[in-house]
Amino acid sequence: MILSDTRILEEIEKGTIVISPFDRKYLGTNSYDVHLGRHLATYKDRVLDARRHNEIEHFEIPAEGYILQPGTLYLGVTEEYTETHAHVPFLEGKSSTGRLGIDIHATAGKGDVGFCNTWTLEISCAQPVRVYAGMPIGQLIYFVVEGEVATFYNKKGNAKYNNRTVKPVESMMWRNEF
Ligand SMILES: Nc1ccn([C@H]2C[C@H](O)[C@@H](COP(=O)(O)OP(=O)(O)OP(=O)(O)O)O2)c(=O)n1
Repeated sequence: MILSDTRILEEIEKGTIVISPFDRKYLGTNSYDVHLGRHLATYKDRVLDARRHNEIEHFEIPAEGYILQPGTLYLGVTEEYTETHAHVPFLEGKSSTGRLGIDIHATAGKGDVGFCNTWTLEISCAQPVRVYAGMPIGQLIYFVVEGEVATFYNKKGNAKYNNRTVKPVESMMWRNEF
């Protein structure tokens, strides 16, 4: 089950969903539109290594926008800081961004109950496209969770992506043991 607009508002009232900044006009029928933050990042090395800590370089999107190029993975970030304490948040693209050939996540759209942070976007594009800070980039939807949650993401000792940040965060795969 996905929360409707009125249910999302009720959860915000209760504090079990936090979206900051929040503007009622970005609430859809059963989703909330999130926006591209001004910080982008790219990996320093062209060849990434899943066992290593691959470092990134941050930069800001200028007022005139920034042209994304195919063949490069950009890490972006939502303007919105979110907390979801009782539901499973999912980050989805928007049809309008998809129609510009922009993907905002690479296989990872699911969030966890207890996730408290901005969302890192794994951005790629089909052809060069100019993007702007503050543009609508995706939408959050909220699923009802079935059963008790034993370990909330923000209580999990090894949660990799719960340290509050306004900049995108690189892959922490290196912290997995494999
Ligand atoms: N595009 C995305 C997808 C998810 N997240 C956030 C919300 C999730 O609650 C958190 C962790 O996502 P995963 O569980 O998919 O990531 P990992 O399993 O790699 O990390 P961990 O070991 O911390 O669970 O990252 C994000 O910022 N951007």
